[in-house]
Amino acid sequence: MSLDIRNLTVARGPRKVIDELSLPSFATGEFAVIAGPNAAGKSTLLRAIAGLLPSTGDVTLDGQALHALPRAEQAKQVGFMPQSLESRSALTVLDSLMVAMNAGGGLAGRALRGPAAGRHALEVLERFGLADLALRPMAALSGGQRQAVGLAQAMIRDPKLLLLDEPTSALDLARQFQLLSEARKLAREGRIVIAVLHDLALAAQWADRVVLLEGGGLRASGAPAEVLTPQSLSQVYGIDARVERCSEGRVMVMVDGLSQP
Ligand SMILES: Nc1ncnc2c1ncn2[C@@H]1O[C@H](COP(=O)(O)OP(=O)(O)OP(=O)(O)O)[C@@H](O)[C@H]1O
Repeated sequence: MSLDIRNLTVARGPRKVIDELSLPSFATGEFAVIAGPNAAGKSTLLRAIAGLLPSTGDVTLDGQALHALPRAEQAKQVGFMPQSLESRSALTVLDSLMVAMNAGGGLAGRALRGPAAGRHALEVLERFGLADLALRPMAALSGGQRQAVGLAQAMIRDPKLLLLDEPTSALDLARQFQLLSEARKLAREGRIVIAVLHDLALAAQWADRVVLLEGGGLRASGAPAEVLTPQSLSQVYGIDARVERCSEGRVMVMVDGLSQP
C-alpha cells in the first residue's frame, strides 16, 4: 500500500496555505513525522489528506483517489486524531468510541450496535490501556487522558492510514513514549502512520522519515539524520542548533540561540 500526494493545493479563506505540494510516496509500515515552524501548514496538510478540508490535486491510497470515495468509505480508510483537546461532552469514553465507530455509516460487515459494538470498543480501549476510563464522561478527563482516548477513537475502524495531529502535546514523558511506540507499532502492523510533531527529539527518535514543511512547501524529506541538520534548522526555524549523533543512528537537537537576522 502507498499514499501519494501530488500537486496538493489547500486554501484557507482567500489564501493558498499549501500550493502545489508533492511529497515522496509513503509506504505501508512507515511512521512519518511532519515537522516545521508554527503556521507552516502542518495541520492543514493533515486535515486535507483526511478529506476534512477541500483541496485540489491528487491524494491516492493504493492508487485510489481517496477523496473521490464516498464519505463513509473514506472514514473507514483514514483515521484522524485532531489536535484539539476540548470536550464538554457528557458522553462516556465508551460511548464516544461507539459514536466514532458509527460515524459515516459504521464498520463494514460488523454488528454496529448493542453488545458486539460495545465489546469491540472495549477491546480497543484495552489495547491502549484505557479500559479503566470506559465509563468516565469525556468532559471529566484530563487533557492527557483525552488525548490518549483520541488515539483509540481514530483507531476504532482499524484504518489503513492513521493521521495524528500533535498527538503528544498533552502527554507526560512516559505516555509520550507509550503513544509513539504504539504509533510505530501500528505502522509496522501494516498501516501508514503520519504524525505532526513539534518536538524534534521525539521525531528523531521515532520517525522513519521526517517531512519538514516551511511556508506550506516542502523543505526536506528523508531519514531524521538527513533532514535535521544545523543548516536546515537554521534556515527553517531561524535557530542556532547543534545536532549530536547518538547510538542507533539517533540524533539529538540542542538549541543554542536564535540565528542572527
Ligand atoms: N480556519 C482558518 N482560517 C483561515 N486561515 C487559517 C485557518 N486555520 C489556519 N489558517 C492559516 O493557515 C496557515 C497554516 O496553519 P496550520 O494550522 O496548518 O499551521 P501549522 O503548521 O499546523 O501551525 P502550528 O504549528 O502553529 O499548529 C496559517 O497561516 C494559519 O494562520
